[in-house]
Amino acid sequence: MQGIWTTERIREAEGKLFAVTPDGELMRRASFGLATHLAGFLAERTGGVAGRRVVLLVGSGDNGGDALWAGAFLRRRSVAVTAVLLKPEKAHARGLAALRKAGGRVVSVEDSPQWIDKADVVVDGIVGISGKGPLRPDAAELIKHVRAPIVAVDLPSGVDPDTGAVDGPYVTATLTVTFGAPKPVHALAPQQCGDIVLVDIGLRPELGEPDLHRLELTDLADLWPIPGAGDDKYTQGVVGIAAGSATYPGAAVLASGSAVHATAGMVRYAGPAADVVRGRWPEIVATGSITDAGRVQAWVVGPGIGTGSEGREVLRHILGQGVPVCADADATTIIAQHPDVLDARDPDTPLVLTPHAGEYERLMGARPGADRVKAARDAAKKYSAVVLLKGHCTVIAAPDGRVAVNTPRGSWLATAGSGDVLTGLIGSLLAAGLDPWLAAAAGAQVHSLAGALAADGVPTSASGLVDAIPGALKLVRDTAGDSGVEVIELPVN
Ligand SMILES: NC(=O)C1=CN([C@@H]2O[C@H](COP(=O)(O)OP(=O)(O)OC[C@H]3O[C@@H](n4cnc5c(N)ncnc54)[C@H](O)[C@@H]3O)[C@@H](O)[C@H]2O)[C@@H](O)CC1
Ligand SMILES: [K+]
Repeated sequence: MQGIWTTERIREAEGKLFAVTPDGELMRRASFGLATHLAGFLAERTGGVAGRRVVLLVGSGDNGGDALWAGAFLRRRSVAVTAVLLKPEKAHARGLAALRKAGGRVVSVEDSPQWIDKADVVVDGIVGISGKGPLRPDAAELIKHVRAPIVAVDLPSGVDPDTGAVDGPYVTATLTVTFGAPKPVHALAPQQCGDIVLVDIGLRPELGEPDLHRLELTDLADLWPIPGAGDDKYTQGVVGIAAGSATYPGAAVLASGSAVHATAGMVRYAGPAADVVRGRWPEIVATGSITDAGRVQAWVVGPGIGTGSEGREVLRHILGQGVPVCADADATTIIAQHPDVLDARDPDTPLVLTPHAGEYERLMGARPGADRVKAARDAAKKYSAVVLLKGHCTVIAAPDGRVAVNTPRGSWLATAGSGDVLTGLIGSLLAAGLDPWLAAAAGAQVHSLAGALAADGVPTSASGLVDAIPGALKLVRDTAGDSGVEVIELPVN
């Protein structure tokens, strides 16, 4: 798992490291790494380094200092470096002196357009982890006219370092070079960060436990249930699906199909779409009524069941079964409108809620707001449930405070029925006995992998997502190196 640390924790760790490192050493490490990546970026983009033109946008803090020092390093490779000082009186003094000594040019904001126009790369050293709020008007005006690709120092300025939220003008980078450890912005604002590289400045030993997590493909490979020699269809976990209606059987077909593809365990369906589900997925044991569904190890409930009294009774029945439940869509709305349905639940039995922003508002009485991590944590606490807050980046919080972030590859999952597929994946993992937080995080990640595979650069549908699940799982297992199949390149956009 990849760890992510808030800026407060980064600062604490930097403080400890400062105390035992020679003055200026951390910035030297950071800026040397930055210069190395800038040279690589120039070479990749323009076919060379010497003679290329780099413009540094320099703010008032150490982020600007990193940019100035990197500029001085690039001068050694004969790059033409021009620094634009947004606050000349506050620019990092030693970095500025180093750049001047190395032959860098320093210009005012007024004189900068002619240099910015001719730049091969623009470096955003406006603000780093102390940044608050959007770009100020002077910086916003400059950024508006940049045509060259932007490399952000530590993070794209104007984007909140801890929430990834934007509230006004911001930088959209092609590459972000960050230092020491990933920060929340890198997981939560992928569109503004572009590609991300991490420069090691020796911070990791001082950091302690991460605040947020991101599952890597190797984690998925480790935790995804794969049948062993002693397994049969029951021991791998039977998942029950209560979804869809006679008039709208789509949700039932999608959630059930997703569960069929997710693990080799058995899938049961209970509800008014039994005939349609059986017709589409003959391997599913389908029945019309929840009361004769048979034994399952976990339930998926909600998509398309309606929010009336019938749906309510189905949800109440399922919550009372003493097995893990993934409650989605209409089930979320029912819980929000009739919280008493939760009385049927043994609080120790895992529950996963998967709201989008509108459902979240129903559950919590307010929109998630800019701090989506906090929003998910608050809901997880209130409902003693794992809460998977949908959005471009999905945030998964457990009641004990653990949070995972799933950073998507493109926006392909914004398609009708996509949520039904996700809930089927999570339900199967719950039935296999996974920790509910891991089940939700792993489900979300395979869901987005399937989205990228299914889309392959063009729009996809929820049915396409279901069909892509085996390919996504194959990719995951190939990463662990145990299936002997060549790893394929994943399309990003
Ligand atoms: N502390 C360390 O050990 C290291 C810090 N490094 C760099 O230092 C950065 C942090 O530097 P600082 O804490 O000096 O602060 P920043 O450079 O992030 O910000 C400087 C100042 O800008 C002002 N500001 C805040 N929001 C603004 C906005 N939207 N527009 C304009 N000005 C704004 C604030 O007064 C803030 O203190 C990191 O992001 C990283 O780039 C690296 O050199 C690695 C080592
Ligand atoms: K920056």
